[in-house]
Amino acid sequence: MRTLDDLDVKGRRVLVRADLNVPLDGGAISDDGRIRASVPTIKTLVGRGAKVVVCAHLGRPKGQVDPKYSLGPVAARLGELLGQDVAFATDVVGESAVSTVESLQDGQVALLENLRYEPGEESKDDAERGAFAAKLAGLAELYVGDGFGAVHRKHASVYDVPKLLPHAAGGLVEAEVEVLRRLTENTERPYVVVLGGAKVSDKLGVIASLLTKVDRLLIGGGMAYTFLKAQGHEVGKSLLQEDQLDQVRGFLDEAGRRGVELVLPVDVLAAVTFAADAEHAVVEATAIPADREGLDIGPKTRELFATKLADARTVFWNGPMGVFEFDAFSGGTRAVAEALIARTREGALTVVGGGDSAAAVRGLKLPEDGFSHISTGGGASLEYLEGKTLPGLAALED
Ligand SMILES: Nc1ncnc2c1ncn2[C@@H]1O[C@H](COP(=O)(O)OP(=O)(O)O)[C@@H](O)[C@H]1O
Ligand SMILES: O=C(OP(=O)(O)O)[C@H](O)COP(=O)(O)O
Repeated sequence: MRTLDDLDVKGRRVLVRADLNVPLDGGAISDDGRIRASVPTIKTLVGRGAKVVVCAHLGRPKGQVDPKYSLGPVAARLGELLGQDVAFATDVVGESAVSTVESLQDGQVALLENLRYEPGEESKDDAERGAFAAKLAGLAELYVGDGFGAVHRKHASVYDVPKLLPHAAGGLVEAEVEVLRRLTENTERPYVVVLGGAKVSDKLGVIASLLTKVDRLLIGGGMAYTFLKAQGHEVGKSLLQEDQLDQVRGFLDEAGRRGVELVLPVDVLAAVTFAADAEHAVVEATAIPADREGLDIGPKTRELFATKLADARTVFWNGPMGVFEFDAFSGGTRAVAEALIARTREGALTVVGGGDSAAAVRGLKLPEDGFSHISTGGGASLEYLEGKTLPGLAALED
């Protein structure tokens, strides 16, 4: 991959695809880790006299303008972190974007509105995506791919624009790929992957391939309930991917055949509703009451997972073990994080990936240097570990 050093950026408009998909709490940014991670590349370009046009997505507004997902607050925070104004375009490729970009002087920075307000960004139709990509590319002369958390998405800003402009990988993408490569080459064993979170349908797909690579797979968070249901247990109102039960039964069989330990929760915190102050109780994972939902792994599971991590030499963790944003349901995530921190101290390679997983580590005030690496990408890291060709990396290599 070409890097920033291969581009002559002085005086030129450079479109930087960043991942600024930060968690919001009532409209306020609750963790700015991804914005911070994007700063070094932008600063480098500013220092070299480029006109920097940053583009990014926030949430999943599905091709519709939805003020809840405006990047406005992110522009303000990016400006604070850069120590300079960030001009904010109130559309993606419309009049505001064009005039904002045209008025940039060398060393100035602009941020475009949420890419996912435009249906072309995520379209499966090559022509529709291509047409949007052409408009986006028209705003700049060069392209830098630095949104590691989105490189697994075949989206216009990630995959199509670099085909239209001279391009390079930014420093964040370079650094992330370097660490993940260490996880795939000469992996020290036992190799344990811990999966949780809420993007269940997205991430179930990686399991088939992980089963060929890992010694143990620990499943918690919202991911666990589809497995428990596939084993025939009642999961009440817990997060469930009904249409993937057969696939999950296949994983359970495959793990057995391969001798991979697939470890599921044995107890959970079952709440009457999805709320910070919800009444809840510890119940066996095989007996979740029909009117309750599992919002965290229980105390016996925390111990079990710690035991299964105790001899690991390589660990990758994506996805919180529970709804860590609510104090009452953050204990499982804390326990797994602490088990990884203990392994790091013993010299194991420990990587945490994902916007929310990284935010959880910081939000729970756990030491960031307790892990070998905290990646900005969850789904992206997992697909990299699968050995898949990631669209956003392939496009940068071409
Ligand atoms: N049991 C659960 N039920 C509902 N949501 C959950 C559960 N466990 C974890 N979550 C949610 O998962 C979200 C993070 O999932 P995900 O986006 O897949 O992780 P990451 O961003 O780290 O890749 C968090 O907002 C958390 O509240
Ligand atoms: O948050 C992200 O991924 P992650 O939750 O897997 O870390 C990225 O910004 C990608 O977002 P998407 O999963 O809506 O495409």
